[in-house]
Amino acid sequence: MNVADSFPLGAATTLAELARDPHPRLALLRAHEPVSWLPELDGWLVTRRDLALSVMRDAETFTVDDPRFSTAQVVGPSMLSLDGDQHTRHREPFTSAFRPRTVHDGFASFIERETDRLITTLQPTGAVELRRAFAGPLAVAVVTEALGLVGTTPVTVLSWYDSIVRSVSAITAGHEVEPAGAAAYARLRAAVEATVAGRGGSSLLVSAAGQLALPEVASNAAVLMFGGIETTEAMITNALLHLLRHPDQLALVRADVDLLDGAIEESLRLEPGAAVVDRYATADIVLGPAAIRRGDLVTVSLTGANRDPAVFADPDRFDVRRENARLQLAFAHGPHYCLAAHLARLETRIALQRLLERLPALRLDPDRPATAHGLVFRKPPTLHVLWNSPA
Ligand code: HEM
Repeated sequence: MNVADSFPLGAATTLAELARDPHPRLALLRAHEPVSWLPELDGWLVTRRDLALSVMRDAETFTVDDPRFSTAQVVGPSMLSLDGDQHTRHREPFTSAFRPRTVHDGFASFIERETDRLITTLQPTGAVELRRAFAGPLAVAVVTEALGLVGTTPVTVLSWYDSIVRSVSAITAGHEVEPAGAAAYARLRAAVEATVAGRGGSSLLVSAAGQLALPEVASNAAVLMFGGIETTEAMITNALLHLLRHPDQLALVRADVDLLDGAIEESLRLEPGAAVVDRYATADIVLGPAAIRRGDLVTVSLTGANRDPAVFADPDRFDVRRENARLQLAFAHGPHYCLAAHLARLETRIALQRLLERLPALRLDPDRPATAHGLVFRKPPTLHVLWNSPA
């Protein structure tokens, strides 16, 4: 019997459907085929939270270290594409900079300043598309600050990022590395080398260079850039969309700003900015209903796991007071748990708090509705909002 015959729901699942509105399909899969073979994915999809945890915890059996991994084809091996001792060696030089206290002391005032600067520019207009005018620029500015590359600006970093992303996407679609992607990565590498040679600017990259070879510092710098732009833009945009769509929940947050943290966790739970993580099986193994073969792609649906009713009661509800919302898996789990989760949370918290404080009666533009979209990175393509401007 063909593997697809054993997983009829998986066989009927399309990637277009998962990009558009994945939740009903993921609920079906989780209930009946919690590890399912998706012919369109050419891999397994894991949707139950306990099974998702088993995969992400066991890096020996489910590794990221595989030649098919597209990011590594463009930027070389990094913490994101290695496992075991090599992963530890690449990640360790960066961990202390992203601890909660260090992040708070090092970034809070920068994020506040940058957020205020962006809002001050927007404020008089009374209407804006917030993803491109606010969330994106803030995410780029914070990553640029975190990398501390000498002689670069957020605009330069964004142009490198765009070229590298296009190249990674081309590889995912089966094409070669694009020359523009390779050139952008070469410029990033040169900036890393100049920063390290000058021993100025970034203590992060300079201290990493004490433990890693220069090309390795550059690969990890690229991964920090990758990790920090698209996902954070999604995190801020999705959280705002959730709050503005639920006026009752927004009123709770306005009455008690401490509930903002709950709102952010709930938004991460319902619509994680990175919807899936990929692993490759290193051995034949049985996982739930699936007989996985060595070499198979195993995709963990963080979105599916995050609405598992076994853990989250009434899982589709946005509830800023949900007590266990922090059990969400938007930042993954295990050895590849997001290095900068504290920074992303701090950034989103400051961004939302300031927007709510400074833009009176902030609301969605009823004529331009926003809906999250995307297979891997999920967010609304645009988030048009209105507020009462002073004039
Ligand atoms: C300042 C912002 C951010 C930076 C600099 C950053 C950086 C990173 C880095 C370097 C890794 C690789 C860790 C490793 O492999 O050991 C990582 C992993 C990850 N990050 Fe982040 N990240 C940021 C924000 C976010 C946000 C907002 C999300 C989702 C909402 C996110 C989701 C993830 C996930 C799911 C992984 C795990 C990937 C995997 O297991 O394959 N990150 N991040």
